[in-house]
Amino acid sequence: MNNENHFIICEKLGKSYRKGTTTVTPLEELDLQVERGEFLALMGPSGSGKTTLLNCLAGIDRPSSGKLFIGGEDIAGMSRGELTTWRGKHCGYIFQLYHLVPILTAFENIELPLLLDKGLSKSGRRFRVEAALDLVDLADRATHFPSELSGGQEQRVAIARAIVTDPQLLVADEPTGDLDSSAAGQILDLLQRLSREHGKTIVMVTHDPRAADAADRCLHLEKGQLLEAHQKEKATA
Ligand SMILES: Nc1ncnc2c1ncn2[C@@H]1O[C@H](COP(=O)(O)OP(=O)(O)OP(=O)(O)O)[C@@H](O)[C@H]1O
Repeated sequence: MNNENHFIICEKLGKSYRKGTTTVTPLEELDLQVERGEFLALMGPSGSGKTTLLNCLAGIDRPSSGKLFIGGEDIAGMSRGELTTWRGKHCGYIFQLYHLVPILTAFENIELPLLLDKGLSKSGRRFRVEAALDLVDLADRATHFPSELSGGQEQRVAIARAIVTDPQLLVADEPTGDLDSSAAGQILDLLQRLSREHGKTIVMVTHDPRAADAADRCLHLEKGQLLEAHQKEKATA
């Protein structure tokens, strides 16, 4: 597992769930390699295992079989506690419906993941939150509550919250699914920038062909199998 370019390596990755007396296996012997800094889109019919794969990559779910290495670390071999620590440092999760805390301001929402780092001072947190707000172009909305923001602005706050700990990996589950075309375009531009200019590796689930087109590569997941849909020449910053 020493290929520097392959930030994510899945080998025969499997995930099964018990449902009463039956077993559901959304991922079976899945092989996938993602380069460091690559922006990858995942498409596929409902129930094909896209979110299951995303949750394995994010360390939320533990694979049932196979190997999973991210940034050289053996994710499949970690305990739940080790996964939680790993996720806090190395992975940011972006949801379709933002999942912001309604009673906190944009600044306070973005600051939340930093509160877990007891070694970080208040001024250190402020510096990082302000940098994240600048990056998503919302410095003038720091004191606004989610109800005072548009959907696109809420998603940009959620992206700032995902990147404030400076993780290498971002996973996004239909990040433009609830947005109009113009706001969706801004989110896709931002994700492209995070990959091309900041070197983030991004894995995004989407049903939207335009969103998939913004990525460097698109894969289709069908019954646990990955099929390559398109690959673009990677643009440099
Ligand atoms: N925690 C769980 N317990 C039991 N079954 C689960 C669990 N999570 C997912 N599944 C099952 O695994 C299969 C894949 O689900 P998953 O959410 O990964 O699909 P998806 O491709 O993301 O679908 P959608 O596009 O509808 O979100 C489904 O049959 C689902 O019911």
